[in-house]
Amino acid sequence: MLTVHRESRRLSRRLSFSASGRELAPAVTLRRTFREFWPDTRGLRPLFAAGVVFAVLAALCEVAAIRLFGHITDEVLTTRNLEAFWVPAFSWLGLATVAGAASFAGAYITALGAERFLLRLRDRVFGHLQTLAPDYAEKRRLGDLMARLTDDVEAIEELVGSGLVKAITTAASVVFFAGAAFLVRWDLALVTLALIPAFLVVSKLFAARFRVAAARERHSNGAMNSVLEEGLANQPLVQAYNRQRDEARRLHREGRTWLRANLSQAWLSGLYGPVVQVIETVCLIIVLGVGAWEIAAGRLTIGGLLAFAAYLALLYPAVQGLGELALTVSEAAAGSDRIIEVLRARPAVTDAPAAVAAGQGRGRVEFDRVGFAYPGRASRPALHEVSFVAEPGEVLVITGPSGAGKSTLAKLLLRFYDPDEGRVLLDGADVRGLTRESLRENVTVLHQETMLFSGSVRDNIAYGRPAASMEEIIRAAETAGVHDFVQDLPRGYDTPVGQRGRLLSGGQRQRVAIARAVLRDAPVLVLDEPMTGLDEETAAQVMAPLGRLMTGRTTILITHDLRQVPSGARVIGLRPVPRHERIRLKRAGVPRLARDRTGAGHGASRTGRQEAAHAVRSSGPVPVPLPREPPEPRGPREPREPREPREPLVPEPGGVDAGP
Ligand SMILES: Nc1ncnc2c1ncn2[C@@H]1O[C@H](COP(=O)(O)OP(=O)(O)OP(=O)(O)O)[C@@H](O)[C@H]1O
Repeated sequence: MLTVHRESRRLSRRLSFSASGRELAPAVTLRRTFREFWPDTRGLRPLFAAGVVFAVLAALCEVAAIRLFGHITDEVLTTRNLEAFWVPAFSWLGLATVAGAASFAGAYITALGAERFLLRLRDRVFGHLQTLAPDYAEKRRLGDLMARLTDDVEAIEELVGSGLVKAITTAASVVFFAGAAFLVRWDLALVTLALIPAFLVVSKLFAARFRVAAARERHSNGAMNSVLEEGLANQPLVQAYNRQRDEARRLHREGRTWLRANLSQAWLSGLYGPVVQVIETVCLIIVLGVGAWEIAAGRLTIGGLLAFAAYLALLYPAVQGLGELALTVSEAAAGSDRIIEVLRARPAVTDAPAAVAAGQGRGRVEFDRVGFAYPGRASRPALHEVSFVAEPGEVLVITGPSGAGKSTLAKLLLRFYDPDEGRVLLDGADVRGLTRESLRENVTVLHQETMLFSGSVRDNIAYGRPAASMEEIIRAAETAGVHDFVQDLPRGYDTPVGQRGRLLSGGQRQRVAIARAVLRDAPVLVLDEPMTGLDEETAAQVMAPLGRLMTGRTTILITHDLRQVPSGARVIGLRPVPRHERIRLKRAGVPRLARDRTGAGHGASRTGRQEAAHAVRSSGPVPVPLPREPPEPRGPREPREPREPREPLVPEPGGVDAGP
């Protein structure tokens, strides 16, 4: 036994840490599973208790019915006395009716509690996932996360909800049927019950192996879902690159792993039945042999023997049911490992206990000597000593090469993460002192990749303000240039946009996102590469609505492309810290800088000591000239001549290189 357990633990560990099984969580005990999920049954426990009561009532009725059967055998069949038949016969019928009704009520009420528990559990896990920084889901395979939210959550329900009801009622049935058998002949019952431990030993042996097989099945199910999800979501890419066969092969590979895991489960559960049946048959043969002996000796009636055998016939499946429950528990525990792993993940940031609501701000954004490294990447900070100010209504352009940390600025402003050094301020208040909800009410981000849901155009525009009226939605759509093309859609604003808005063109998707931002009406706007993936002509169509959106808002425009810089905007450059420079600055004890670059302009970029000295001078809040007027909306642009490829972050004359 001990060896089996050790082996099972070893295998689980191996699965947990194998390269391909990264998402497989370490095993947790049953107790831990209950400690984690039992509180979620609050309010549903009366339903589970009622389920137990009805199931127990049904079992008691069966015990009584068998007793009547023995009575009929001895008093009616053996004595051929028909008079004595009717009363026990009708009583039997009455008992069968009550047992049927109780069994139905028990099953339905248990299902009622179980389904509600499932709903609650899924809501809890999904709700928790929503509190984690978006990177948590991005780093994982979506299909695997979805498998956790469906199959694994169901497995937990089968353990903590309906599984518990089943365990209690099966245990009660074992007690009743064994008790009734004892009442008929305690000595005979003792002989047969002595074989019950054999059932338990067999199920324990099987459960240990079943648990490993179940963990493997859970994991491969997640991997298979991931391939399906990725293959379907990226179908245009798959077909355009002629990778259909490769994707099918990938699915087949994962499917084969899943098949092997399922087959080993089927092998175990298929073998379990016959092994138990052999033990059961041994018991029955012993009972019949001893019973025949006792009848011949006149110490037992035929009715007594038949009733005894009938109790055993019900007792063994109940004992077997307990054993099977151990298999279900093993499977459920594998699922609960994976859910607990999700629930254990802590959000990168939470609201401070004394956090206050931000209110509708003016939109002054300040980064004050901000330093930040992503979790687990302390040696490669994404930002270091970055300082700049965006005044209310100003358009601040942040440019720089890929990987310089531009998008990271938006994540810090939204408080997906907190900086390791320095502060991010909104209207003078450190964002760590504001509630995240109120902070995010003040900031609208237009992401690099336009994010739409599969609802209608109207649903997508109103996403940030679900209570908005149709007039407000249309006004926002007009500002964003959506209204014109919506007229041509088959169902106007009610036209479904398809999965992730795929039924719209790239430019249309971007304009719907702009309308959503207009309707939200936040004082701070972050545009993260808003023209990515749009051709020159489409970009020009989006430019005018974007200009209208920016009007009167503090706008932080993140872009590689300085052609997109609106007139009157201030530009700062950001570049990643080269390794040698990081070491040099560290040795010199000189803080890394984000240098501000205004239209009034400094010269070209500096190097060496000059730059370090400048870094010291420019750390802290940077004086920024305020534009008197909000930036002019930009209309469609003239097509330009193709440009020479730019060096990353070449300072424009009169601009400022805000480098590390
Ligand atoms: N979730 C993450 N976990 C770990 N590192 C990350 C994460 N997101 C970004 N990084 C790293 O942080 C650095 C800055 O990334 P960021 O996305 O901010 O750059 P960027 O300037 O916006 O680049 P691009 O212009 O290509 O979008 C990069 O080195 C990147 O690899």
